[in-house]
Amino acid sequence: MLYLASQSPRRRELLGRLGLPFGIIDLDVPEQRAPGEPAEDYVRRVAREKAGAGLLKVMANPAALVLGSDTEVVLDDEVFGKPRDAEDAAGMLRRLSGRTHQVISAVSLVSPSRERQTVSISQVTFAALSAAQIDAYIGGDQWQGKAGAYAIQGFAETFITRLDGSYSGVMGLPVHETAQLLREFGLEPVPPASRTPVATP
Ligand SMILES: Cc1cn([C@H]2C[C@H](O)[C@@H](COP(=O)(O)OP(=O)(O)OP(=O)(O)O)O2)c(=O)[nH]c1=O
Repeated sequence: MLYLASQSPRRRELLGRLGLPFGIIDLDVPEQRAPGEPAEDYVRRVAREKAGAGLLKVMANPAALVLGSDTEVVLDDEVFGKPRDAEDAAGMLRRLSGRTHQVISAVSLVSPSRERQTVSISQVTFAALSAAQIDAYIGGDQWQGKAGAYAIQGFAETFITRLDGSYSGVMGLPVHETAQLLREFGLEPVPPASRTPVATP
């Protein structure tokens, strides 16, 4: 049985695209970068910790397979997680304006006997943003709960001049890499035509 250890509705939607049934485990793993910890190591560690914490909750099932993931925005080796408030968010967007940053998404899959991980690193270039554009974006709510204070899947796509990498990875779960990881555990994604239709009353 596959479980997604995540509160993120984006991850739920992205994993759903693979056509495999899965359960949800709610958890809250602290995200704190250790001093001097390289950005990629940090993202990998948090993804592993989320999957591991999830597995602890469903350990009673020996067939449990738990997926945990973490996404961070990285600019000049600084990690931009989810903004604390609107001011923090505006500061992040000012820093990202006119520059290319990385979005690192790590995915961990753990069973009681195995653990594997994959990582997707995308390069995202932002156009120069005016103060008015930043203010207007922060006036809405699409930045909330998003690493780097933007969501590519919303209005912020208008800020992006170039993406080199995985769109779904930027959104929180790299779908291609996740499919490959699941195959390593014997789970084959199900194409739409082969899915069992859900009975409607
Ligand atoms: C950059 C970017 C991030 N995000 C989101 C993906 C992640 O949900 C979030 C980064 O925070 P995460 O800590 O990776 O995830 P989360 O706290 O939302 O969910 P959980 O730990 O329970 O799995 O930012 C977007 O939705 N769009 C984007 O363009």
